[in-house]
Amino acid sequence: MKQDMIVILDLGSTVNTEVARKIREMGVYSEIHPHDISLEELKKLENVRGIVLNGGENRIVDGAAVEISPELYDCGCPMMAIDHPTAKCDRKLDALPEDAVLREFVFDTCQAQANWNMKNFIEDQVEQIRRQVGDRKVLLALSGGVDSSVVAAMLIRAIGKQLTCVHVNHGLMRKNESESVIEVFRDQLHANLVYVDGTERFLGKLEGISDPEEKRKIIGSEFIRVFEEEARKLEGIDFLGQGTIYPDIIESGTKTAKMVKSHHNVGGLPEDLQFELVEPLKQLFKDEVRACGIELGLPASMVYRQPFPGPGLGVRCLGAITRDRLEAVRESDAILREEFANAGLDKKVWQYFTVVPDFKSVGVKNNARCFEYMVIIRAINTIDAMSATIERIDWDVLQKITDRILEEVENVNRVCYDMSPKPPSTIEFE
Ligand SMILES: Nc1ncnc2c1ncn2[C@@H]1O[C@H](COP(=O)(O)OP(=O)(O)OP(=O)(O)O)[C@@H](O)[C@H]1O
Repeated sequence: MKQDMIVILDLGSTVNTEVARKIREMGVYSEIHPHDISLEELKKLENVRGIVLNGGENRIVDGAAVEISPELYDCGCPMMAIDHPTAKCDRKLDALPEDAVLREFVFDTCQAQANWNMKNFIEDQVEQIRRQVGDRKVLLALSGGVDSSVVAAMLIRAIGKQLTCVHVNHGLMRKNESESVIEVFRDQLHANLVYVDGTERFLGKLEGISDPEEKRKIIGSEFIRVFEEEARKLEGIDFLGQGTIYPDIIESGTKTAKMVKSHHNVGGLPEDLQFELVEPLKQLFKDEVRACGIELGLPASMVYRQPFPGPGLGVRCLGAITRDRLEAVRESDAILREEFANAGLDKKVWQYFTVVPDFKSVGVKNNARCFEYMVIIRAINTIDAMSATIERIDWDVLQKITDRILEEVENVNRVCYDMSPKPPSTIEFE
């Protein structure tokens, strides 16, 4: 292990991640652990230079105030308590301190080195992955999204051909998305990549299904089925790589905070396909995952891509999916992304996409009546996806996108801009 570490023990604080981030921003690695960690477990963590006892409003659990195991006070590391009145250490603060105070604790009291950087992190992870996996094999579901792509790049660096990636094209990918997964991972990084074109299979199952929940369920369960079939074809796989990141773990609930959402992954695989997990990003925040991807040599377009729903374009082709409308969603989305990049909006707007509803309207093309679909453009900004505001797009940019969609996308005679914030609307339509 190359990095010094400050351990944050969660004694009911609501700002554990904030403290962890502040310390990491000083160049020192930090991890949040539960308050009831034992001395033995603490000793297993490498290079611990200091401990922050982080108390706060969630300090009462099941009627009792949480406390660390008393033997931890004698572990030999400097300690600082924040908003934890019953702490038995010298350094006790009422609230989250100024950066200067935290800095003094980290560097002067704990004598930690500012040696947390992506290069060292990757070297540490590579070493740990090699130790965990040995000469055995790992399977990874590679969506082309940020998390699974960075895991893939990390595993390729650590174990090369002992990794097999499976990419499933469910027919609902954006334009050129599966192609770029193949190009980056098979052609540039020389990964073992199994590419499954499941377009017919997925679209067949989805035929005539208009209920959004049912569509999502079909796509999710069909994905597990395809992945399972591929896993069974491969021999001697012991591990499953997974793009779990730090917020997934924190959001799944610490011992003092309530669960925000269940930690999502390639769950749902049958019992007999029990793999051990390899999760090399589970200590990283999203922006750190991106930095890690860049350091591993992934293209910026992959690492900085905007969020994309698991069921893909399927939830943007509203109602029962038809191939002509799916094509209209895909082509209009590609035009929107291209023009947003040309206007520099790709770096400014959080999420932008097009939607095609399942009804037609009357129009005129080539001096004749036409009856065709409409494209709705949506562009929103948000911090936490809980609420969102719409982007006020420059009129000329909007005009150019509209002209191109009407000119280039088949079966479309109308373009609208969605003005609705969240709430009352959601970000996606389905
Ligand atoms: N089309 C696909 N092919 C292969 N694996 C997939 C595919 N879609 C999803 N997965 C797997 O399921 C995981 C969870 O998918 P989800 O859509 O929730 O994305 P995510 O958590 O944002 O991760 P990512 O950024 O890797 O897409 C992915 O990390 C990936 O391992």
